Amino acid sequence: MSDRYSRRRHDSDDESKETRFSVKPRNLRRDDRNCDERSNRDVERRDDRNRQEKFSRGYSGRDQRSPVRNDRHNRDRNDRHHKEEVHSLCEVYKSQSLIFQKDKRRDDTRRDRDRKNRQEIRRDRSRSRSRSPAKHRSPPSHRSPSSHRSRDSIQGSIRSTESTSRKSQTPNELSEISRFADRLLDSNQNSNTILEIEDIEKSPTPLKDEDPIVSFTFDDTCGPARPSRVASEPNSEHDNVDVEYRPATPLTPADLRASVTPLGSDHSDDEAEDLLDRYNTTPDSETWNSLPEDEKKLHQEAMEQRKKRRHEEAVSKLPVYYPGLRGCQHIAEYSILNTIAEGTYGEVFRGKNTRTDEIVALKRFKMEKEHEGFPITALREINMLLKAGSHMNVVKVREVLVGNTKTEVFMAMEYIEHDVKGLIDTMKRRNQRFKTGEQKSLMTQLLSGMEYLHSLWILHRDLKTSNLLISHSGVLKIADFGMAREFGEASDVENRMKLTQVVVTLWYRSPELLLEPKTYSTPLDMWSVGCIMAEFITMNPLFRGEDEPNQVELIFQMLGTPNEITWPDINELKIWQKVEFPKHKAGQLKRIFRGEKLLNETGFNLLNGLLTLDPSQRLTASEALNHPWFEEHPKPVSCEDLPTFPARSELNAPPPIQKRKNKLEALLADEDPERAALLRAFNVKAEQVKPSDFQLRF
Ligand SMILES: Nc1ncnc2c1ncn2[C@@H]1O[C@H](COP(=O)(O)OP(=O)(O)OP(=O)(O)O)[C@@H](O)[C@H]1O
Repeated sequence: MSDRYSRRRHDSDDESKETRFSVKPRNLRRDDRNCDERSNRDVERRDDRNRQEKFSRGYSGRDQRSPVRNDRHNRDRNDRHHKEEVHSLCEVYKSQSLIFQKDKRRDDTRRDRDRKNRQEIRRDRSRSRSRSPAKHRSPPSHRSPSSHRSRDSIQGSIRSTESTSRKSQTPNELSEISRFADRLLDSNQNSNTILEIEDIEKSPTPLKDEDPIVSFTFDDTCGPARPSRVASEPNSEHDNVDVEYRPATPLTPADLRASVTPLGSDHSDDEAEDLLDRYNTTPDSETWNSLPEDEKKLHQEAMEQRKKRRHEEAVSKLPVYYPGLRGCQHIAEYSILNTIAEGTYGEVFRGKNTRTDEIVALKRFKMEKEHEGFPITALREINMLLKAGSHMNVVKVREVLVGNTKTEVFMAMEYIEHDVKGLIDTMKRRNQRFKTGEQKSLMTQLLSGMEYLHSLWILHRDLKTSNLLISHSGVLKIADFGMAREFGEASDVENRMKLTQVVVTLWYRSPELLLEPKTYSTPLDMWSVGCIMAEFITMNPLFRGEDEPNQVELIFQMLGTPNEITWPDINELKIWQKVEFPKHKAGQLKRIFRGEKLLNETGFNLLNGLLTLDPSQRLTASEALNHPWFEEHPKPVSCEDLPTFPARSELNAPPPIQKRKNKLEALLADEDPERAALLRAFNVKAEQVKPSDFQLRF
């Protein structure tokens, strides 16, 4: 991707250089200049004359005009200016066209066009021999307003000038002129293109070169931003951004007012229009020298603004940048500080970015058993986190890293000091519990993360306290998206049926999942949220089943065995059809939470709503988030007021990779050197060495 991108930039730069520099005398070699000098002189004189005329008309004409503005007059005048600019630029361009002889990049299309142009020019030449050149170049003021977009008239004008003053030119040069005219007359181009060239060509003061945009980092402002204009006009011509299309951006009256105001004057709309006319054109050096300092300053500001806007526009047209496509860095960019945990799908380490010193969590995906390429769980996890990581309550992924072998793939995430399970364990050891305000704070954070995920059509499918992280500053983050999946529309039954049944850690698994449904959706996550809420309150998991039947049994004991009245769709569940479950009465949950005064009535109502057996009646994340319990006293505490403890994950031992490597040496350090050498020679593993003595296990 980066290669392709840089290649595109390169091409684009070349093109823009061609457009910009093709009119620059300094780009010509000395020889070229000498040979071209004489033939250019006439054209330059004419060009100067044109410019002088243009500027004197621009200023004196405006002064004499009636203060009542006439729109048509303005339009005509703008058209005339535009035509004059096109005309004068064509002439300047023509005088310098030899530069294109050096251009070696001629593709087939260009060659074709050249051939056609040559034929056309030959025809024109034969026609023009019988005519006077002056007749062909009618004064700009005599042309109709629409003619400035007429390819024929301008090409004709170029060709006729060509035929008289540049008889020695080759067909190649002429075709370049035609091409330039094409470019000027391109529907994507407008008079602003000329302004752009003028800014660069004629600027009497040096304008700083624009930095070429070659690459981006994750945090670049120009990175992910897609231009709002493009977003709002999906079918606009800007969707297919042409590398040659780099329009200059004209200033608006508002811009000009903004640029003028610092000099201490307020301007009406009309005055701003006048200023717009005046400052949208860069004066030539003669006019420049005669300008007062204030005027010069305004011109410079106007030029800078045009340049800035062109740059912004060019940047905004760049493709959207996704860091995941940039290519992965090597894990050596991070030093591994210690192990945090080892889970089902990978080990998690605490690491430090060696360049930025940022502390991150590095999850190493387990790949050993993968014979079919990169594990789908890892792909899903990266994908989901890239999608949802912008929410405050979802862990952010930083980047994906590779190690030395194909099986070493890491994901760098923001490092969060605790997981909720660890925090609960620590509090239990200290005989502490979450206060009601703290429970509410944790629940609001969990629910707003879940509401966000479900709004993105993401099912987490493995919510549990060890997958909820909590920072020192009390921000809860949902982590471990290894089981997460996007789900389709409710009507997309076909797709929903493909969802795997064995998801969610047993203790947090919903009754519909345990009874093998045909389809499932967001309520399965909300059941887990209910289990987690109960755990925040009791500091213990609610249903600790040993296996699936036992888990179902525990749930029914607590909430009562469902029937067709309490759960109308229950007959559709495979296990329910096959198994006759013992009938338990509902009420156990209430007895525990209300009887022991762990929750008030409103709080219990929320818990009961989340732990509803029938998934279709279970509370959604949004409904739970709007539950009155959160409005009651005590209100949820702020994140900073949640309890903090030293992070266990920072105190752990060094990572097993380093430990394993040094373990043998540590054991051999106390050994007789001869024996140690023998053990090393046999390449024994640390586990095979007995500390006091040693023996090889065969
Ligand atoms: N961003 C992080 N910052 C700090 N610790 C983290 C981070 N991500 C994960 N951990 C720790 O690593 C543990 C395991 O991570 P994770 O759950 O992502 O791995 P897993 O292999 O999918 O585990 P599981 O067996 O729970 O599914 C978490 O319980 C948590 O303690």
